[in-house]
Amino acid sequence: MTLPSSITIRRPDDWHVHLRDGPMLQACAVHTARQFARAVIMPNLVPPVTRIAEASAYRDRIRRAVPAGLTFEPLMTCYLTDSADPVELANGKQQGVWVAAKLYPAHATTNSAHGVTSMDRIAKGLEAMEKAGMPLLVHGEVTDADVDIFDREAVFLDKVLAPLLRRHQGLKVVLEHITTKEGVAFVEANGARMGGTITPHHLSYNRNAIFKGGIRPHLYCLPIAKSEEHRLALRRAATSGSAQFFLGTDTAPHTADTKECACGCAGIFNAPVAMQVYTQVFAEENALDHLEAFASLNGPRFYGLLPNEERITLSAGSLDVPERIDVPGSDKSVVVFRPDTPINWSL
Ligand SMILES: NC(=O)N[C@@H](CC(=O)O)C(=O)O
Ligand SMILES: [Zn+2]
Ligand SMILES: [Zn+2]
Repeated sequence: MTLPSSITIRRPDDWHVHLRDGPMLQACAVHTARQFARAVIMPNLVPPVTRIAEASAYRDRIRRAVPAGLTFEPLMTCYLTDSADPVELANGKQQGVWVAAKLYPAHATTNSAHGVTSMDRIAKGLEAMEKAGMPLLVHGEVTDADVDIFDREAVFLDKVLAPLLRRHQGLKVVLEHITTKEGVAFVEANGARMGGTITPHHLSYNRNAIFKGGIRPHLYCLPIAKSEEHRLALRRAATSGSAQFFLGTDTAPHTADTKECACGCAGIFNAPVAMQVYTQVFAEENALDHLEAFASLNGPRFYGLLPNEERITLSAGSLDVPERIDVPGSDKSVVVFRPDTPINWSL
């Protein structure tokens, strides 16, 4: 099949983004806003975003960090803790502040120390969300040190998520940043009440790349990349056209010094290259006709929003993105994700 030299789709949205705060927010917001019309903003700040007032103040800071001339709408999420307040959840949804709430199992990932220690503790909150039609977004890994790091997603589905879905039959759930064939199958088996987001990096490389020629901290994120059969399952799911899978970059900036060290942070900054990498994957899979569904239609449908009216065009051509971006007011920078295989698209 010959590839087109350009593709035009409705402007996409990113359903899983870490924009951070302060100087890092100033450095990063523009990169997401250039690519996406809306983004679901993760609440794992320090301290986490748990109150309506905090989320609406954070939303203002995000809006101010986006340069004039770019239209961008931050969609806010509530960080669930053991003391999650059902009234705060329902009110924030009703006031148009929260679009969803985020479940981090305690200590599963970056800034999850205040996360949930047992699903029983958030049952009342989940009931309120179910009533309000507010989706639950899940970092799907068990934290049990006895479970192998490569099995933590699959074990979470069996031990935690399946019982949670049985208990809250009307709750909509997104399994975020899926990394396994089990994750794909789980989303599919649960039908329209469930969605799954897939990142550009998990589509681009498998776990071997993390160790190719030496340990490569800029390919380290959680959930960690799995073996090739899992990557191929993710590529099939993303490009299938199924309405249950949609775009979520999990762009997660950390300064280079905090990744290139003895105990490096988990998280990959991919915002500047996101649509270029996704388009490359869809082109390689001969599925460019499904790119718009994945990037611009399935997400809004799941969240009950209209798709964007504007269009963007991706053109065949070499990737033109800096290798790193600077954090203002410091000598620090963030390394931009770049797959080992060529990206032949520009935005
Ligand atoms: N993905 C990551 O490796 N890190 C994210 C947290 C997360 O999404 O789990 C971060 O906030 O840095
Ligand atoms: Zn996560
Ligand atoms: Zn994330």
